Amino acid sequence: MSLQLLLYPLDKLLFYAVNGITELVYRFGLGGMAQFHLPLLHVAFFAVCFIRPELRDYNVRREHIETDYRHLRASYDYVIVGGGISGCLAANRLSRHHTVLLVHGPGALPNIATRVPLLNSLNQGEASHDFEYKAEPSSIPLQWLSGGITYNSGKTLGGSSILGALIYSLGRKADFAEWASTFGIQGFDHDTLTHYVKRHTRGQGDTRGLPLYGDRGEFLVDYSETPKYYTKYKHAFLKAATYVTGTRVVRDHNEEWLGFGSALQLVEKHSGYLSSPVRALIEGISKDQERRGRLHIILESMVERIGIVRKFDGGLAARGVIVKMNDGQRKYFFARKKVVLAAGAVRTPQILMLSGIGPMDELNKWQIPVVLNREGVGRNLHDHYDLGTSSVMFPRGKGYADVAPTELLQFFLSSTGAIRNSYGVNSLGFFKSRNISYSTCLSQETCQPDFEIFLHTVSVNHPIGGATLRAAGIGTPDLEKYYYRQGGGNTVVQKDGILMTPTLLHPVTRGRIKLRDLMIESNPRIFLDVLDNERDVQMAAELYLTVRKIGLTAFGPFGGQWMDVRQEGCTGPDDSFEYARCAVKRFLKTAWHLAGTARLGHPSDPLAVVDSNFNLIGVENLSVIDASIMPAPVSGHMLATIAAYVEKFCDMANRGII
Ligand SMILES: Cc1cc2nc3c(=O)[nH]c(=O)nc-3n(C[C@H](O)[C@H](O)[C@H](O)COP(=O)(O)OP(=O)(O)OC[C@H]3O[C@@H](n4cnc5c(N)ncnc54)[C@H](O)[C@@H]3O)c2cc1C
Repeated sequence: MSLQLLLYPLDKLLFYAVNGITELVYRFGLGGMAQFHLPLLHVAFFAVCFIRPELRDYNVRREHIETDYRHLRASYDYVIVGGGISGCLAANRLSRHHTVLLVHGPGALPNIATRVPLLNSLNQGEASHDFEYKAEPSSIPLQWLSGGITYNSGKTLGGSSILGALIYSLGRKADFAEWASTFGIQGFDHDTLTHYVKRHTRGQGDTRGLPLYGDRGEFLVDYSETPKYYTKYKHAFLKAATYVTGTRVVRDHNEEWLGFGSALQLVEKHSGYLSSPVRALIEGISKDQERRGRLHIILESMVERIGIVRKFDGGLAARGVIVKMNDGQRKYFFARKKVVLAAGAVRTPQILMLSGIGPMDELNKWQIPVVLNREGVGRNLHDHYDLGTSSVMFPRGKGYADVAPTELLQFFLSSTGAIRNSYGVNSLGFFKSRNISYSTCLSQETCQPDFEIFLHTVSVNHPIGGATLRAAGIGTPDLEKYYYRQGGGNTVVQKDGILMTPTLLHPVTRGRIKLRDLMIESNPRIFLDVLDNERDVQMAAELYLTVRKIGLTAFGPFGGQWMDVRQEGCTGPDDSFEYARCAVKRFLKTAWHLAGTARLGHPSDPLAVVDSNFNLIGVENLSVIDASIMPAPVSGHMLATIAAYVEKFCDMANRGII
């Protein structure tokens, strides 16, 4: 009998206890998830380090990161605004040859949960780590989400990468071909970006030698782990998914444009810790005194405005930034070469507009003196969408598909097991729509995958799965209504489940960021009317029916049942297109991939904001390098594409080309 089975009763007991406490925390508002669990984690890690010294630096130390204010200078070669993946990577690369100031926003430092893959989702919904943007009401009633969509977005150093699953997947050839042909962008082709991904990545174990990754970069890439008890489910999923979608099993979802296989994440093999931008790029150089002399970092402070001057020849140039320091003082820092905006897709347009660069209607509304009319600022907001939680549930105790507390013990002892998978993501795959009118080409040079599906090793009935959904705006009453208490009042903890996340990769809806007021601290307003067009609704319905079919084909033989309750007001049989078209509007949620609000484009394009050399069109010495420059969604995740083009930007800057 395996140890796992012997520990099963203990596991279940602990599972009920953890879940019960989590419920209490939420129901009675006893504080956020992370505040509650973090002290316990600290004690546990402190103890474990005696036997596993490689886990020792489980905490980010402020003194290793922040520059003593007395050493700050008045001017730097580059001033970087925002320390998400784009800002951290640029700070690391540019400080090799230049003096750099990284001004990082309001969030606290990353905490211990951001080290341990499965636990980093605990920071979602924490005010110290998450901006928690609330979308403006949609014209489509998304009834699943009690208060509209919540766009979780990282506030702390590391930005959204600190909240994210760190799945590393570059956009496809056809995505970048579209950027070139539709938007007139030069030098962002797949081969160029692959070349740059190799610079900052390193394969480990089985991922060594995969074509996308390098062998000396700071980001460590690894396959997600499949716990022993989960192997049968993974195999069943891969078999059913490839059968239903007409694809095949692949070894790397970056290498093949269609197909299903193990997920690739940024995680260190030896420690099991996430290889996050802060750890890999900032802490990685924190002990290098020479580098720290060139790279200065200010934490918990916000850039309020960019200082822009009119030159003698009439042109505009950025000269520096005004920073609201965390002690309330305002300081001006000069940038000798460039101000580099990396504040993310929501805040970068906010800073631009507050600095007088943006669409006339918005600047006039707030009586902001117009420095430059750029209509594209804040427009073209795009995202990927998940269809809520598509799950298969097993009768009580049968599947044992949840992560049990003894997994934490396994992680402590060997850094293996289900805890090593961020968001519990185990496998994933990309495939095309079968709807011929939406998807007519078959060559990867010219067409993109339409859909993605993940298989997770945690389900919604797990404290972590449930916490993620709550943070995304799905309230406890909704969870209870749709999942926890269906099937004769069974509560959540009485069933095991498997969660799949189906994602719509190319919704055509575009939204807009607008100012809420003139305060930099205020969350801007997000207008994104999801599913406001027939094409997206049809695609979402097809995706819903496909994931349902995959779930039942894969897990039906184990006794699994599709768990979504029938949506009120929808007609037609559960597996019909008629029903799916109606049901998808109830449980659509963000995949947290907001982008596009200061998009790349040809300077002659009135809605372009940034040119192919990352320069803000019409203002010298000002560049934008974060998610906001992506002109259209990619058929993959965000980090790899963002990091690839930031690497390109820094390469050009370090070689003096821009
Ligand atoms: C829950 C979640 C899961 C995700 N999972 C994945 C995944 O698995 N794989 C993947 O590839 N992508 C994932 N993403 C998306 C990805 O994390 C983001 O697209 C990416 O991190 C964006 O990086 P960025 O540098 O553009 O901006 P951000 O990460 O938004 O960073 C911007 C930073 O700038 C700071 N800032 C803002 N305003 C100011 C100011 N005025 N002054 C100074 N600083 C400021 C902010 O505090 C923030 O830290 C996920 C995102 C979320 C939220």
